[in-house]
Amino acid sequence: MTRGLGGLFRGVQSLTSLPATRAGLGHPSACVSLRTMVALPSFLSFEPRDFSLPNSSWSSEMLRLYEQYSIQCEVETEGGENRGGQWQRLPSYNRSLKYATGGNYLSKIIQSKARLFTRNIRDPGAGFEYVVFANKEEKRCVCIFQAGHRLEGPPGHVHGGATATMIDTVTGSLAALLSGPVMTANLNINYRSAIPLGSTVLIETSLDSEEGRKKFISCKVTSTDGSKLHTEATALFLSINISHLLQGG
Ligand SMILES: CCCCCCCC/C=C\CCCCCCCC(=O)SCCNC(=O)CCNC(=O)[C@H](O)C(C)(C)COP(=O)(O)OP(=O)(O)OC[C@H]1O[C@@H](n2cnc3c(N)ncnc32)[C@H](O)[C@@H]1OP(=O)(O)O
Repeated sequence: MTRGLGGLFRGVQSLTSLPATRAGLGHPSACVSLRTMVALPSFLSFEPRDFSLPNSSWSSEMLRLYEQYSIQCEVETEGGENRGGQWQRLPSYNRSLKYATGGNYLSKIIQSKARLFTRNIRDPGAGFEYVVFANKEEKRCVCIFQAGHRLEGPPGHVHGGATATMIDTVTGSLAALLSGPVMTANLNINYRSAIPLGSTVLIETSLDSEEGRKKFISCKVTSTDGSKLHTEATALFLSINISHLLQGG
């Protein structure tokens, strides 16, 4: 069992720390071909869909920012080494554990119908469109988020729970990237100005401090030019042994 859980842990970690590959980051022409690729029906594709890659629903602002961070990303060379910038794009799948390797416990999870909450709306652009870039050295992440029409709360604006979900996701991704499996223990949110539905915003998050198993992380949601503050948050994550989850949390 220990070996199985160890394999699962490594698999989960590899998902959170995959480097940006030579999938053409930083090359507009490659973005176009990727868009074509993700439009293929899933039964024709043997590759898991990486939801963090551009699709036809992305606004020009979303694509511009994606490009801006992509060119600062490390790339994998022919020899398999990572070279280049300090940033990495975090790939994102709708089943967190499906593509990890592991033992019996993992296969039970694979057989379930579980899907990652933020990636279970198939219609491009309808729900959570986002990509997270991480800077491990500076212990921070930036997420470019475009909120779709199925996330409405107040008329024409994003539901506060959807914003909380994204804050949890981005702060949680940073915590997991820095220390492996984590659970949110506390999330404290101040909503300052409503986010218009369909708009693109930046979710910036950074590590404030750490104490043993605890990671204190702060987060800010702003307009893409930084002039409007939409939301501020702080979060506490606790490192867990993955068996914590398998035993029912
Ligand atoms: C899991 C793997 C993830 C890896 C990444 C996968 C692939 C990535 C793919 C996609 C990325 C998307 C990322 C999404 C992220 C989403 C995350 C969530 O939404 S998680 C769901 C909501 N959270 C819960 O349901 C927690 C429920 N609570 C618990 O399970 C426990 O309470 C837990 C684990 C948080 C703590 O339990 P204890 O037994 O391990 O630890 P104790 O002894 O209670 O506390 C340890 C210390 O922490 C303090 N502490 C605990 N809770 C606190 C709190 N709420 N506020 C302040 N301090 C707290 C305590 O006072 C104690 O401090 P002293 O050591 O004495 O100094």
